[in-house]
Amino acid sequence: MSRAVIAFGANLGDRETTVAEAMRELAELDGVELVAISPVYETPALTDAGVDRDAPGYLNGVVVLETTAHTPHQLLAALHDIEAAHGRQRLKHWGDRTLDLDLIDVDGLVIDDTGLQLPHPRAWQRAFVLQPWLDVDPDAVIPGRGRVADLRAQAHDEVTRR
Ligand SMILES: Nc1ncnc2c1ncn2[C@@H]1O[C@H](COP(=O)(O)OP(=O)(O)OP(=O)(O)O)[C@@H](O)[C@H]1O
Ligand SMILES: Nc1nc2c(c(=O)[nH]1)N=C(CO)CN2
Repeated sequence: MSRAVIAFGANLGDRETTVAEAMRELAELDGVELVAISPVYETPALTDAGVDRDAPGYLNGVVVLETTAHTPHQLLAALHDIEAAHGRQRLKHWGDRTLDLDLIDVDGLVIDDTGLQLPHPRAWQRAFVLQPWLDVDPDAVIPGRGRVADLRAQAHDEVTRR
């Protein structure tokens, strides 16, 4: 069995409904059980040019799941399928999106493939990932980076609990 931390983000469309449906679709995957869903945070869009307060804001959070049926690569493929089912388009780097599901951590594994890097290479500096992760797992650690609690204290992007 593997335990995975997945971050969700949505800033287009009916964000609440999209996130709720995505949680249900994750729970319905074969061999998957949801262990925890974090509180949801409202966050300003971070773009290539920095924080963009004119762009629609994001809902962000994390979900922890256990799977008896997926390798990390299979899990990422399942996340991409769910994103696609919610109309996710990849038009612009760090552009607006209906749904983003990132694989943040799987059992503390370190993987560096072209299609999959674990831990997620930017999670350690994103309060919009670290804060909800901390909420559901105060003892979490990112391999090579340290304790999520310490990383959260150093991350300065804005997160507002809903
Ligand atoms: N741990 C991971 N989680 C999600 N995608 C990953 C991961 N490692 C590598 N990738 C790859 O990154 C590519 C880009 O993913 P995506 O479009 O979701 O990026 P993004 O969400 O816009 O930006 P960021 O990666 O900074 O969160 C995907 O094709 C995916 O294969
Ligand atoms: N606030 C916020 N900004 C982002 C987010 C996100 O989830 N929340 N995701 C991005 C690429 O993954 C780029 N910018």
